[in-house]
This record gives sequence, structure tokens and C-alpha cells, in this order.
Amino acid sequence: MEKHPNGLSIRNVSKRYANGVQALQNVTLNIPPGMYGLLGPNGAGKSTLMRTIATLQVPDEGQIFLGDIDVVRQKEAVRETLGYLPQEFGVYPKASAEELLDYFAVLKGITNRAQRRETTEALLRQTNLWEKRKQKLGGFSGGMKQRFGVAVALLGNPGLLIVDEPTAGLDPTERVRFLNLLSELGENSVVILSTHIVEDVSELCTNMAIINQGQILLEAEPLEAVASLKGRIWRKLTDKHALPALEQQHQVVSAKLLSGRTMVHVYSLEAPGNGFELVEPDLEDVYFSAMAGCFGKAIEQQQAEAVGI
Ligand SMILES: Nc1ncnc2c1ncn2[C@@H]1O[C@H](COP(=O)(O)OP(=O)(O)OP(=O)(O)O)[C@@H](O)[C@H]1O
Repeated sequence: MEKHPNGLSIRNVSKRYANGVQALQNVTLNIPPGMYGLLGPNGAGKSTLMRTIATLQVPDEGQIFLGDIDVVRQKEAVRETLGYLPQEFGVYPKASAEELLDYFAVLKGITNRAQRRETTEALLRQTNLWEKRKQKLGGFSGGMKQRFGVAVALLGNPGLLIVDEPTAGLDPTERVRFLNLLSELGENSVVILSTHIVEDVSELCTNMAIINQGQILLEAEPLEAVASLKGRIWRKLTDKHALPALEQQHQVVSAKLLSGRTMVHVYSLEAPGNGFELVEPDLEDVYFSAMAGCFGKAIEQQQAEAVGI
């Protein structure tokens, strides 16, 4: 993908914690303006990467540029244009939404009272919290807190907005409401959504990467990635006890319970026979195929090596 002048460019970033965990390994990504999904399971390294981009920790190796700003060296310049909603977002329970947002606006440097009032009102309306602005944050639901977090993160019109696993604890209604809010952002700014929920990415993001064990498995446009799996994913409804044998014979990418039976998806360039039928792939198939190592960078590298031989 081409480097964009207002985009985020991550080059060969690695991070090993003191306990020996290699949380990031040679991560390279080009993130253009718009909604970008960073998808991966628990412990994949998402938060480590988000915190590194947010200047809260430094990588052992590698470079990160936001446009011309060197993220690792010019922390203050990044922070001026950064909005960050961390995974654990604490609020002062006794403050009202309006009071706390006003307070954060002061911290963000919006010292003019009238301008601050205008800004906070617009953000409380945008996040659908205007009616609740006098309510204490301690009484807010999980979804309301997350939307309040977005209001805080949006103070000062950030050119880079990072939201780390925002939908994890939300019920379906709040989740949809939250995703709708995010979908209105991010045309001109870089918005990175880190998540382990495939639907978050398929519903929102124009570009994405899949990360596992600190390594990027795939960097793609979701629609293109799905299209390139066409003709390669086959399914069969079977019993749980038949799974080990199927795993021996086929490249199983996922096995999910469906009304007490098991729906197995396998990756194969040719019809696997054995009662399998071709299925229209979706982003979940992309995710599981990349995790299983039969799609994405790992396989591209293998193919390149094979050609080299
Ligand atoms: N401060 C730390 N010290 C030591 N190890 C850490 C630290 N923070 C994270 N790790 C480890 O680094 C790896 C990556 O963790 P990270 O939190 O970045 O993953 P994640 O994808 O955000 O996962 P989750 O969805 O569970 O938050 C994990 O093995 C984790 O246990």
C-alpha cells in the first residue's frame, strides 16, 4: 500500500517486555486516513501497539511516522493531535459528564470559556449524551462511558484517534450505537480501532490488519481479502467427534457449534469431496484462514521462497 502524507507509517517495530514476552515483532503497517481495524485475539499485541503509537511506551526498535511527525521522538507534537480511548477508561464517578468533559477540554488547552462550551456541547450531542450531561458518570452504563470516552478523545479535533477494544463489554444495542458513532468519524483523520471482534472490522473499516503473537499476519482491504478467498472455503455440518479426523485430512480453519452440531470450514484450492460444499467467504473466514496460516503473509512468503528455489 502507498504511504499517505497524513497517514501513519509503522516500520519494523519490535517490543520485548522485561519478562521476556515478545509483544511486537518487526511490525510494519501503512495506515491511511479513515477507519483502520487492527484485529487479533487476546494477547496478540494490539494494546502494546496502540500504546506505542499513543507515545505511552517506546519500541525497542523501529520507527513510526504520523505524516512528518516522528512519533517516537516528537511525543509532544503527536499528543497535540492525538485522541486516545484506552482499553481501561477510568472516570471520576462523582463528576457529571459535562463537568468532566469541560475539565478535559481545559487540559487540552481550550482555555476560552465560550469556545469550550461550544466544543463540549457539540461533542455531548455527537455522542448522544447531551440529555445525560448533568448525570454523574458513576451511574453511566458501559456504553455511555465508552461514548463519553470518545467525546474526551475527540477534544481538539485529533488527526489520529486510537480506540482500543471499545466494544468488548457492550450489549448489542450499545455496540451498534457505538459503531455508528465511530463510522461518522475518520474521513480525514486516521482512526485505529483495535478489536478481537471480526464484525467490528467488517462493519466499519476500509482497511485492516490481522495480528497474532506480535506479528502481522495480513494487511488488506476487508472486501478485497474476502474476494480473494472466493472458491477456497468449503463447509460441512458434522458431529463434534468427527472433527479430529477432518483435521487430519483437511486444512480446517474454523469449527463452530450450530444447533448442537459442528459447522466446519476448510480451506482448499480444490473441491475436498467428502460432503463439503463451497461457501461464500466472509471476513471471519479471512481471519481464521490467516490465523491458521493458510492465507496472508505467511503463505505469500512460502510462495516467494518456493519460486526462489
Ligand atoms: N507491561 C507488560 N509487561 C509484561 N508483559 C506484558 C505487558 N503488557 C502486555 N504484556 C504481554 O504482551 C503480550 C501482548 O499483550 P497486549 O496487551 O499488547 O495484547 P492485546 O492484543 O491487547 O491483548 P488483550 O486483548 O488481551 O488486551 C501478552 O502476552 C501480554 O501478556
